[in-house]
Amino acid sequence: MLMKGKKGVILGVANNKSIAYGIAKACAQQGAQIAFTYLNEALQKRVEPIAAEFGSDNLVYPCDVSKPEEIKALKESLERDLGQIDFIVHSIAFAPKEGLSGRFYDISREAFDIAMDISVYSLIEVVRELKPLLSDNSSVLTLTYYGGAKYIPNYNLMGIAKAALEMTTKYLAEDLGKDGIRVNAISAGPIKTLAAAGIGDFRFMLKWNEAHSPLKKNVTIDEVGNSGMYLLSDLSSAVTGEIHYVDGGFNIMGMPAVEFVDG
Ligand SMILES: NC(=O)c1ccc[n+]([C@@H]2O[C@H](COP(=O)([O-])OP(=O)(O)OC[C@H]3O[C@@H](n4cnc5c(N)ncnc54)[C@H](O)[C@@H]3O)[C@@H](O)[C@H]2O)c1
Ligand SMILES: Cc1c(CN(C)C(=O)CCc2cnc3c(c2)CCC(=O)N3)oc2ccccc12
Repeated sequence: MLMKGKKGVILGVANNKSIAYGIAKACAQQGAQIAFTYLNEALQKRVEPIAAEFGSDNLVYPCDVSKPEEIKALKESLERDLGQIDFIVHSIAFAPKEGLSGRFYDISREAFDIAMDISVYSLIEVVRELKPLLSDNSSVLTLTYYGGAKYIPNYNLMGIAKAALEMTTKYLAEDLGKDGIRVNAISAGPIKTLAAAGIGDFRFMLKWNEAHSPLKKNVTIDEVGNSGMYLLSDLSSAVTGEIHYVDGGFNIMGMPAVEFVDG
């Protein structure tokens, strides 16, 4: 039971297809007690039954990270209901639609500010506000994507945000290491979740990743969940500031091996 006696909060469950749901399942299976947050009332109806599935009926809280007062209220609620916590999962991202298609250089200042606020600054603010509750052996995990390291068609503004999120992971790791708080990111391969819905050519993305990854497969939320649980557990006690790829090895590829037909 790698997470026995550990308590934490997971931000970013929308439904049972969410990557955060995969992480919750893996952590609960290893004995963790988990609190959940939801963005709005529409999602509350999806998250409450999921929390109940993990015996966390009374550990469900609203938290729209664009509202500082909701992050402060979350800290108060967690302090009241859990006291100390050992992990935080930040599985949140958003960019206005215009940021995920069309010409990159057409991105507006408004879209840029929203994407950076929700997808990057929210990690800093959540960790800072919840820090008083974090034990001196705790772990923070966020989710990133390869489009933050290399160009991926149409990922555009979210690529800029993920590049910033990955450096934020490292600067937070340095700043919080002295307090016994580890900060890491999982860079997951493409997965068909709500956040992937409405993305043009996503089916093509999945096919391309499956064909050109060493493992010749797409990844699942359970596989990301297992690796996330490792980073939240004591097994990764010397790991911090790390971007851990869970993508079938796609990120190591320069050029796919092709059999040249002679002549
Ligand atoms: N699906 C993929 O292909 C993929 C791959 C790599 C990384 N990721 C990352 O994984 C994380 C989770 O995404 P997902 O794919 O599980 O999709 P998802 O839609 O299930 O999760 C995204 C979550 O972000 C939440 N959110 C958005 N704006 C918010 C706000 N203002 N306040 C609070 N919560 C807010 C949504 O409510 C939702 O729960 C994201 O950071 C995403 O960038 C996704
Ligand atoms: C992979 C992949 C994803 C999934 N992924 C890694 C993501 O990070 C998606 C995050 C996301 C952020 N903001 C929004 C949306 C999704 C869709 C709805 C919306 O209005 N805004 O998105 C892509 C967009 C283009 C190309 C590839 C991808």
